[in-house]
Amino acid sequence: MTATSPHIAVIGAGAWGIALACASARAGARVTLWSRSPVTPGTRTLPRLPAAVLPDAVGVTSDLPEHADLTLLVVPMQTLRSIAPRLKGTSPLIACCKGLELGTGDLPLDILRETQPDRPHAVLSGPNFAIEVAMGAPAAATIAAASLDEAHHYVGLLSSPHFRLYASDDPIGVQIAGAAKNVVAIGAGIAIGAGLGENARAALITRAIVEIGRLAAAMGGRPATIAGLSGLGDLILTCTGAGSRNYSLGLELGRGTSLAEILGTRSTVAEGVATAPALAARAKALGIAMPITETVSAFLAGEIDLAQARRHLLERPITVE
Ligand SMILES: NC(=O)C1=CN([C@@H]2O[C@H](COP(=O)(O)OP(=O)(O)OC[C@H]3O[C@@H](n4cnc5c(N)ncnc54)[C@H](O)[C@@H]3O)[C@@H](O)[C@H]2O)C=CC1
Ligand SMILES: O=C(CO)COP(=O)(O)O
Repeated sequence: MTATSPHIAVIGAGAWGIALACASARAGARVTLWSRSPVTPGTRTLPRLPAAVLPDAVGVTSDLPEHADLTLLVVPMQTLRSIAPRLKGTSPLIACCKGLELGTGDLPLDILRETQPDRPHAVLSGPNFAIEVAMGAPAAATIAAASLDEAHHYVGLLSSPHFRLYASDDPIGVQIAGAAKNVVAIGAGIAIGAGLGENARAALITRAIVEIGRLAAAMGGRPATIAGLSGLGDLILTCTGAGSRNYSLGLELGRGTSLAEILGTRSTVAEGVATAPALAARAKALGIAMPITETVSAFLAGEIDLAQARRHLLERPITVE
């Protein structure tokens, strides 16, 4: 880091915000991390990811930073609309949350276009458990913007030998992929928790790619994006990785614990819970069949039990692949 290093603001000090602050510092940036909790006394750590020691280039503040070359928005999806309008300054905004807003069905960039219409917007998404990125373990993700030139510019600011970023000009596909994979991860967890077997999980992941691609296309994105890091990559990670909050929530549901009980014991966000009904509603409004999403959404709402969920998916009319 030097006086001319780019300045990156990270808004939100949950696990992912902390990890992205560490990754940005490793990429050579000066970082200002906006946190509601102070640094733990006597350490350079924050409560949400206590194993991650913040590099010297990361400053923590409780005031929303105004001046930066790039701002990463890393708050939970359902709080994005309350935070985004409070941001001052003109820097490009990169949405790093995954999900759809409950009630509106909006994607992160829909909200940024509404609340910050004069600033450039992009999205960062991929198969990234926060703790691994924070520790500098190898990882890759996609940054999608309106043009490849713009995406390449952000990729250049955030890439390092630890965190490899790819540019995309399909922000809709990347956002849909990142949102939908959390819903599928809950379904995969339910399948494994209920003892339905590994075959069931593999089938869910594969057929999810098809239904997410259908929705992406209907919304103006590209189905091919769903085969990339933000789609297949994140489905593999989140539907199989024990570290996933969405998958582990599904596991507990599949073993018979109620959703209320599970949520009552957690302080971290499992985005798929709110995104499932929002995604199912958006697909329905567009006339797109998303059987896995619809089934997970109905199961979470208590409208169907496991036996009915299984029938929904297995007794649908036979079709071609
Ligand atoms: N944890 C991970 O491995 C990854 C998370 N993400 C995404 O990043 C987003 C944030 O997730 P995490 O950092 O893991 O969350 P987290 O569960 O670790 O923490 C959420 C953070 O948001 C803050 N917060 C909650 N309500 C707020 C509000 N109204 N205003 C401001 N801040 C508020 C909390 O204080 C907390 O710091 C989610 O959309 C998630 O899907 C993406 C990739 C990896
Ligand atoms: O988005 C993630 C990995 O890419 C984190 O997944 P969980 O939110 O399910 O932990």
